[in-house]
Amino acid sequence: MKQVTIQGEPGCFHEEAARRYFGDEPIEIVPCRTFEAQFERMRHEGSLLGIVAIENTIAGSLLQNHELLRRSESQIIGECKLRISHVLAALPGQRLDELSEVNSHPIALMQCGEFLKAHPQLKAVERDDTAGSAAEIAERRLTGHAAICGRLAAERYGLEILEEGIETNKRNFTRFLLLADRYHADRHTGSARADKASLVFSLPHTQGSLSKVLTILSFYDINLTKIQSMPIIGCEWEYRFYVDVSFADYTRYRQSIDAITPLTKDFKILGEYAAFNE
Ligand SMILES: O=C(O)C(=O)C[C@]1(C(=O)O)C=C[C@@H](O)C=C1
Repeated sequence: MKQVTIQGEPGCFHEEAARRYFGDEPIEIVPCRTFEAQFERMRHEGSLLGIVAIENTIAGSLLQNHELLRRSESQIIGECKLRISHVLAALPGQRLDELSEVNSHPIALMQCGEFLKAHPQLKAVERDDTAGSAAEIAERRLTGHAAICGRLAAERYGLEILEEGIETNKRNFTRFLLLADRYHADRHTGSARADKASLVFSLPHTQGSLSKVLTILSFYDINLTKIQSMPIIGCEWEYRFYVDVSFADYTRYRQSIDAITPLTKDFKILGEYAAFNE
């Protein structure tokens, strides 16, 4: 059975994403406390897979995960997009006006910014993950606390749902990446046809250096689906570009890679995989 590492406790959105990705195929979930711990675990055990959130439609990119991925030996072998809906859950019998603190993953708190603004009596306190917040309230019988988590997590840990759908915008989706060790990746990709890729590179500080790369991609009919820049630590005002592309013709995509590589520095393909279309 495939073993899939996640950041968070059972019942968190990473578990939901892993189960959605694998559908009917049974998998074993391996919970890790932090994203760093997850990458470390994958580094030591080459056969482990990982599901990692990379961007959210309200909170934006999970910047640290771009860097963790770039520095790792992991390769992206798939992606999955999940509609994220949050509930406010507390110990059974607690009323909303009895609560003073709300616990959750920082990204989940960001997704519920409007709800938190409308309830200033609730102090938002960051925890490792959504399900872990629910578990802690249940195990330690924490009155006055609520968790922001998914319905599944609230039910799993026996909490009562006080409010539903508290995300700021109903179009709240998180995109997750499926990762495998570079040297074990082939074993997992099967016959899935790659029509998407994630790249990372830096550019010289010369006029039009990014524009040249983008023009070449356009020439080869490569569709840019995301671009994220990140400062290069220790090199003031220099940036790394994380670029996702989709394409219909794999050969033309490879030609575009050959054409842009000499214009960039530290070029790395983080993965070639099948786009998630639902
Ligand atoms: O805490 C969880 O349930 C998670 O899986 C973490 C996480 C994240 O890292 O973005 C996953 C998806 C949601 O966007 C909110 C939180």
